Amino acid sequence: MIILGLTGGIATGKSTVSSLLQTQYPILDADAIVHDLYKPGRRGHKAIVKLFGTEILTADGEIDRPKLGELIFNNATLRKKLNSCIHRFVYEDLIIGVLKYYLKGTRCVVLDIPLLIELGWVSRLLCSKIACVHCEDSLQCQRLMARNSLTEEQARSRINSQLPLSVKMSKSDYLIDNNGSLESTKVQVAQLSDTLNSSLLARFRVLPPIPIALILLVILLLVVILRMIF
Ligand SMILES: CC(C)(COP(=O)(O)OP(=O)(O)OC[C@H]1O[C@@H](n2cnc3c(N)ncnc32)[C@H](O)[C@@H]1O)[C@@H](O)C(=O)NCCC(=O)NCCS
Ligand SMILES: Nc1ncnc2c1ncn2[C@@H]1O[C@H](COP(=O)(O)OP(=O)(O)OP(=O)(O)O)[C@@H](O)[C@H]1O
Repeated sequence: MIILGLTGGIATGKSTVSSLLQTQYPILDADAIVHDLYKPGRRGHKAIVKLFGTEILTADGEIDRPKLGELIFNNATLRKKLNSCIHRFVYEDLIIGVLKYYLKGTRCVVLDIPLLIELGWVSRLLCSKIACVHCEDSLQCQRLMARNSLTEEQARSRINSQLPLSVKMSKSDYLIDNNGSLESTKVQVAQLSDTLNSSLLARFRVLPPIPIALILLVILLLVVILRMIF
């Protein structure tokens, strides 16, 4: 099974690319997992209320994500606290998701994880290949401001809360340039799919059951290691 990690900077176009890849491969989206964990009654919701108090809830009892965003993107200490309590849930759900697809016989799955490179060497344990979606800094800022109705200052503090995009790009196997039109991004995504599909064909020819058993063992070890880290 190929596990493609899809990453990039905030608002560089990961969701745009994952919606194109979705026609061919299942996607596990870390942001969607977080939103799901924040539903009332779920462990993410409980953890956030414990950390930030009931003031972080809307009148309906939902986590107020814009309010939480304002807090954590402007305060590195709070962000660290939030990350250390939510990320382990996210990675547990991601690993369970991958295992489910593996057992179903899926041959390639995409993990859309904004903070993948921030995981350091763990990113290489989790993913066979990493693709980074990038665009120019000024375009990233403009797109973020437009999409989230933010001022330039607010957008900048969100961009600066992540590793520099140049670092994410240098640690990735494939780069998707999203500076141009959607059409030009589509062409690059199609090329990436071709590369993945031919690599899948090659693997299928050489992957007898023993390596498959070894891969399962590595995934199990990964779960244990992640539990020890987070
Ligand atoms: C801050 C929150 C409330 C903002 O929610 P909102 O719905 O407005 O945005 P969304 O969840 O879609 O995230 C948008 C983007 O913000 C960036 N981002 C989110 N959390 C973080 C973080 N802790 N550090 C740096 N960047 C982040 C990512 O690029 C992400 O794609 C939410 O993202 C959150 O709870 N984040 C903490 C968990 C986390 O790290 N998620 C990232 C995936 S693991
Ligand atoms: N090639 C493009 N041309 C014009 N606009 C684009 C292009 N790609 C993405 N956008 C727009 O830029 C914004 C950010 O894109 P997208 O939501 O895909 O980024 P993201 O990396 O998934 O963001 P986040 O990190 O917040 O999850 C969106 O409003 C999207 O419509």
